[in-house]
Amino acid sequence: MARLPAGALMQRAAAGLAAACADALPRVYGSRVTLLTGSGDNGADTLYAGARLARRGASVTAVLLAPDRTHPEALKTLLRAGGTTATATDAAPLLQHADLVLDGIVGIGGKGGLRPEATHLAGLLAASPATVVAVDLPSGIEPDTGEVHGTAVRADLTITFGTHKPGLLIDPARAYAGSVRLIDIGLAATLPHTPALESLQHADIAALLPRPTGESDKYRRGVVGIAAGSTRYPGAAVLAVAGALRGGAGAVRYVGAATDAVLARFPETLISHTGPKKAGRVQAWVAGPGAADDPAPVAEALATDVPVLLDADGLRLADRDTVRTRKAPTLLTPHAGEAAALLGISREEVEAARLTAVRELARRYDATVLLKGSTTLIAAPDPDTPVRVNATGTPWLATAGSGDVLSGLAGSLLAAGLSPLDAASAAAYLHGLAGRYAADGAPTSAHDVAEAIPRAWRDITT
Ligand SMILES: NC(=O)C1=CN([C@@H]2O[C@H](COP(=O)(O)OP(=O)(O)OC[C@H]3O[C@@H](n4cnc5c(N)ncnc54)[C@H](OP(=O)(O)O)[C@@H]3O)[C@@H](O)[C@H]2O)[C@@H](O)CC1
Ligand SMILES: [K+]
Repeated sequence: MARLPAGALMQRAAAGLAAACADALPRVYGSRVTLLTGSGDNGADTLYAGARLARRGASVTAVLLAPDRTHPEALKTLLRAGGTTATATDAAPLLQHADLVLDGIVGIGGKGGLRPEATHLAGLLAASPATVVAVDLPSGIEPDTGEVHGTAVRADLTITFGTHKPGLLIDPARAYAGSVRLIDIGLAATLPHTPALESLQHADIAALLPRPTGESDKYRRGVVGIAAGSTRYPGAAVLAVAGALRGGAGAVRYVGAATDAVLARFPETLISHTGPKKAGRVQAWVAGPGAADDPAPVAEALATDVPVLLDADGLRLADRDTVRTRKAPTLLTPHAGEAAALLGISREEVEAARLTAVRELARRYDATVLLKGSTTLIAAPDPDTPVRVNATGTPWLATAGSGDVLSGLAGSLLAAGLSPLDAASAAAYLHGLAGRYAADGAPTSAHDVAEAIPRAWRDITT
C-alpha cells in the first residue's frame, strides 16, 4: 500500500464493483440503485461505485447509517455525479423499489454482528425484490470464521476485493454470500505467504493424485485395508470398498463380517479372515464404517504403524489416548454430530463454528481431521498449516452411505502415499465432484457417487 497513491486500492475496488453491478443489471441507464452506506471504508467503496453508476445514468440514492461520519470524499463524489442521500428512516420505500441494492454497511472492519439500525435495514432488504450485491462481504457475517451472530445481509452476489475471506467459504456465512466474485486489486504481493485457509482447485488436486508408472505393481501402488461392516451393516463395507477401489491404491484388502457381500459385489477384493493385526501387507487402514459395536478391529488398526483413517463407529469405538499418542498419522473424518461427541459439545455448536471445531479436534487428538458437512474443512494437527476448505460439495451428498464411500476413497489415497492432509483434500474434492455428476440435479445414492469417481478423476487429470 505504501507504494500506491492514497485511495488507489479503493478506486480499483470501486471500479470492479461498479462493473460487476453493471453486469448484474439489464441496463444501467434509468435503473434504480440504493446504497446502504456505513461509516467505514466499506461504505466508501460503495459510494464511489455508486458515483460510477450515477455517471452512467442510474438513479442512485445512498442511505447513510452514520450521516455525520460518512467518508467525506466518497460522499462528495457521489453527490457530484448526481446521486442523492437519505437517512435510515426513509429506507423502506427505497429498498422496496430498487432494482439493485449495494450492501456497504460493513466489510472486514465489522465485528460482533450488526447493530440494531443495520439489523433493521437487513430485515427490510430481505423483503425487497431487488438484486442484492454485497460489497466485499455480506454485512453481519464474521469475516474470519464464517460464523453469523444474529442477523446478516443475504446477498445474491458478493464482490470481494483482493482475496477471498474465510467467511465467504465456510458455512453458515457462506450461504449469505450468494455467488462470489473476486476483484483483483493488486494485493497479491502483500498477502501473507501462509493463508488461514486454502481452497484447492482442479490443478492442485491433479498434482496430488497418484499416477501409476511402468514400475508400479499393486504393492508399490499401495494396498488399502478396509476394516468395516458387520452382520448388521454389511452395506457400509461394500460402499467403503467401492470408494477404495476407485482411489488409486493397487489393491483393496477387506477384513470383517461382510466378506460375502463384499465379494459378491467386488470379486477383485483381497480377503483376510483375521483382524487388521495379522491381515498381511497393508499401507493404510480404514476402520469403523458400519463396525457396530466391535472395538477390536479398530484397536488392531490403531496398533499398526501405518496411517489409519477412522470414520463413523470407529470414531466412537477408538480409545482416545491411543489416537493421540500413536506415532503413525491418523485421519479422523467425523460429521458434525460425531465431531460434537468427540469435543463434548452440541452438534449445533459445531455447525455454528466449524473452523474452530475442526482446529480444536486436530489439536486435541493430534490428528488430521476432515469435518464433513455443508462445508467440508480439513485441518492438520500443526496449527500453522492452513485449513483446507473443499469447494466441490453438493447437498445431494447428504445421503446414507456417502460417508463410507469417502472414507474408502481417502484411505486408498493414503495407501498410495499421500499425506493425510492431501489424501483428505483430494478425496473430498473427488467425492464432491462425483456427487455432482451422480446427482445432476436429482437425488442420488452412495453407490452412484462411487461409480462417478472415475469420471471426476478423469476430469481433473485430463
Ligand atoms: N484493506 C484494504 O486494503 C482495502 C479495503 N477496502 C474496503 O475497506 C473495508 C474495510 O474498511 P474499514 O476498515 O474502514 O471497516 P468497515 O468494514 O467499513 O467497518 C468499520 C465501520 O463499520 C462500523 N461497524 C463496525 N461494526 C459494525 C456492526 N457490527 N454493525 C454496524 N456497523 C459496524 C464502524 O463504526 P464505528 O465502530 O466507528 O461506530 C466503522 O465505521 C473492506 O471491507 C473493503 O470494503 C477496499 O477499499 C480495498 C482496499
Ligand atoms: K458489506
